[in-house]
Amino acid sequence: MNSVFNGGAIIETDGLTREFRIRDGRRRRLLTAVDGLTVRIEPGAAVGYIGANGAGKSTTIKMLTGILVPTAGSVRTCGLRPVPDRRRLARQVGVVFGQRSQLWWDLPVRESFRILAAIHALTRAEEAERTAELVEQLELGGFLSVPVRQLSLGQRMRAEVAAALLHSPRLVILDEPTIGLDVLSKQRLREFLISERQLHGTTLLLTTHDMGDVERLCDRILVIDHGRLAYDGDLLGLSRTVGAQRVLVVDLVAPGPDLIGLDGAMHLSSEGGGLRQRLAFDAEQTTALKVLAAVSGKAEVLDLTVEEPDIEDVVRRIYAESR
Ligand SMILES: Nc1ncnc2c1ncn2[C@@H]1O[C@H](COP(=O)(O)OP(=O)(O)OP(=O)(O)O)[C@@H](O)[C@H]1O
Repeated sequence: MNSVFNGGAIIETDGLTREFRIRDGRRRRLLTAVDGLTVRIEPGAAVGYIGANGAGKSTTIKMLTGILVPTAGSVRTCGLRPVPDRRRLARQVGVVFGQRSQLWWDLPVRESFRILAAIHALTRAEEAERTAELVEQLELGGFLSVPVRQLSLGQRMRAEVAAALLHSPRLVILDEPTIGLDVLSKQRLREFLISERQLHGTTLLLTTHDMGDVERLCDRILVIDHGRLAYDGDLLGLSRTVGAQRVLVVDLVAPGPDLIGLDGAMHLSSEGGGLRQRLAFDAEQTTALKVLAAVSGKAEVLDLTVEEPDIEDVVRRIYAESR
């Protein structure tokens, strides 16, 4: 089903830049949304593209998919030039926007799939085989004949993903795919993406604010800050680079005073009159076990969990360091 793609990088950009002319009060000025981005992504990779609001993620995706023309630099997606080769590129790329639907609102899900199969010129056999595979893996069977507007968010997102992947694209770009989903729907979607990658060698590029998406799906992370690449590496390296804080949450046997002044930990908050307390610590400087030992010296601990660094926190720290 895939069109032949002759090796090489799936995404390759060199000094990719996009400026916008914007109005700043009465004056007009140039805003550089993406600033000299140079990256190479190999087939089969799973890459998280993260950054604060307005960092330049959507603008990059638009240039990768041929929706926006770069103002400088070069870009190749699946070996093609996104703008002039946009139609050929559409056969190789699937895009999922968490906030926007690509399905026909009033039509049953099955009909949307039929239209998309026709657009991508799948044969009857290809269409039937791929639809069956996606229906099974994404558990769509229960609502194939339901109009899209009647679906729950979790059902709709699964249908969106199936629609974007119906033509077995080599590259799937997902923009906030799990936003607003409940835990179970998130898990199902992630499991599907993992298996799709394993089975078909699909390359994934996703933007997300959800640390769980990054942890479970991505083996490489690109951080963009004010249009510039601020980090390129794995999650462990990212946490190390920024020395992100982790949080130990302790449930005490009895309510108690705030646990302040502990070695290597900072009291963040208390609930239930001090029954549950949250303590931040720097994983570079100490360990959860040491913090726990310090807590045990002051109060009896019933239960505990360690919260991983919040992705926003990680990104904020990167920004602080890059200034
Ligand atoms: N068409 C446009 N005209 C003018 N400025 C734009 C345009 N599109 C984007 N921008 C600006 O470019 C910058 C980058 O925006 P972009 O949407 O790429 O960020 P983002 O990282 O995707 O943010 P978010 O997470 O909020 O979607 C922002 O300052 C934005 O206001």
